[in-house]
Amino acid sequence: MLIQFYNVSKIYPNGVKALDDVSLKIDRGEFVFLMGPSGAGKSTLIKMLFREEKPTRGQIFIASRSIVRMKRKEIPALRRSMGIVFQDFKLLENKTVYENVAFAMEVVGAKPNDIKYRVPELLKMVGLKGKEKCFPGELSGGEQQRVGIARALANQPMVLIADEPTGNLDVDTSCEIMELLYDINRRGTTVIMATHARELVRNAHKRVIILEKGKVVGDYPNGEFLA
Ligand SMILES: Nc1ncnc2c1ncn2[C@@H]1O[C@H](COP(=O)(O)OP(=O)(O)OP(=O)(O)O)[C@@H](O)[C@H]1O
Repeated sequence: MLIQFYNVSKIYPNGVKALDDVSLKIDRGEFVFLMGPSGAGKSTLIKMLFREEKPTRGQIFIASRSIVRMKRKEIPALRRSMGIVFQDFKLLENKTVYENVAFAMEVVGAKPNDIKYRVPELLKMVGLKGKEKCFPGELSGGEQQRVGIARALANQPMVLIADEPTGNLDVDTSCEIMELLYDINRRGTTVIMATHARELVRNAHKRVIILEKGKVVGDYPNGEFLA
């Protein structure tokens, strides 16, 4: 089991209970949608995964290691094992496509030769061959998100976490990005994606976990949700 939540609650310092007794398990290789109304706790759950927030109560294990008890100096390694894709891409505007992806490897101390080999391979996989020298401002939204995905995969994470990755994209472009995420999942990476896009989820036939007011109110296996 890759990810295990046991009775996880999160109360923010202002008293808001963002997660309320959440228990769930996600296996290696799964593709999981996280759905629920605004404020349901999706982003909070995601932040727990890479220890940006700590639970108030409960336990979280990732690859059998407690991330609640994890020491501060172990957090960078945890974060390196996860790739994160954002709704607003969060690319470095003054760096080219190539440099954006290479930078993710440089900051974790990858060898120059590994970077030279891996970056073109990643850009090819996400369909950006030929765009290496472009700056983010010269790309469409969909292309920018492809750079974001390539960057997230740069250090070969166990899990790819995507918080509303299609939130800024039109329907056709969203579908293309979904195909890319399915492809990445087929190659073995676990994918967790928070979304409001019911149409995408309906067509996906993947597991769907529904949060409402901080609680898991539904957990549907492949394709059952909205079927
Ligand atoms: N840092 C914080 N401090 C205090 N309250 C917070 C904090 N972050 C989130 N909250 C509150 O916790 C609840 C859950 O928020 P969260 O962002 O996890 O929801 P969400 O499901 O991701 O919503 P959305 O779909 O709008 O992104 C909300 O009531 C929110 O206002």
